Amino acid sequence: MHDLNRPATGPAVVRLASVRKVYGRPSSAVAALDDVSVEFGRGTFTAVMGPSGSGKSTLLQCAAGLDRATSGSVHLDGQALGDLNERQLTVLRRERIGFVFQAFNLLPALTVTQNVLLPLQLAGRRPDRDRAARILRRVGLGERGRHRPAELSGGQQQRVAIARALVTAPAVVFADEPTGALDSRSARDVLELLHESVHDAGQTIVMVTHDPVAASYADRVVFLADGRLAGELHGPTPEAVAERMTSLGGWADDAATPLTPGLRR
Ligand SMILES: Nc1ncnc2c1ncn2[C@@H]1O[C@H](COP(=O)(O)OP(=O)(O)OP(=O)(O)O)[C@@H](O)[C@H]1O
Repeated sequence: MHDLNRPATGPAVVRLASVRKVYGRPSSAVAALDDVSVEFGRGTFTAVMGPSGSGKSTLLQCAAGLDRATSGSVHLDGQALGDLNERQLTVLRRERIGFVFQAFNLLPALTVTQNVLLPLQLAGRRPDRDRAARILRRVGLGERGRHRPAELSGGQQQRVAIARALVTAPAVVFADEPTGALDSRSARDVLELLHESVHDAGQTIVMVTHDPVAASYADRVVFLADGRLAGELHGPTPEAVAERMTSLGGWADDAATPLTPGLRR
């Protein structure tokens, strides 16, 4: 599955330098991220893993401009996020970032096509129905454009969410546990789709996951522990990822099963 001739890092699309994120008052401060420096290269697929509470979501939030780093810098597609006000950050998120969430977050009253077109409309761009149809074909849902999300399976809804994330041709897609709510078969379809969008279409993807099998679809896995970087793996196998997570104490207080039964590469 992995093309070993491909470099695992292209020029950086997202760059965090010495990022620290502290929550709470000084008396009860928690450093969710502590001096994290990491880059995500163009056209690469990176998984972010770590024990519960290690800072994965915080990393994603800071990288996507949903939250501000306490110190350090974040660059996305050449733009320093610290230089932007809230309105400018909103525009950057709409135009340069795609999001995929565990719970799909589709609008139930809209058709599949309308959901996919929504980011273009929010960005004030022409709702290009041909483009939506092309992307829906790419995710294997060319015949479902007129359906409502509730008429689709979970895996199909997540593929609509991926089509919606890709429609603006964003610089990067951030995916937070995109297979967390799916059965193993649907999870595999979604992971193959994410992998294809990187390796066939040059998309950049950063995905938080608890699942070593899901992480093994990425080119590279970045590990966090206690808000700090705790190493990385290139060309990861599920076994190597699971072993690294075990050494980080990753399963100690975690309800997630180390290897999703039935989800195999
Ligand atoms: N809004 C917040 N206010 C206070 N503390 C927070 C906030 N968000 C996160 N934290 C704390 O920061 C640390 C990192 O949290 P984060 O959600 O980033 O971890 P995570 O690795 O994504 O965890 P999980 O795998 O359980 O989702 C935790 O100690 C958490 O309690």
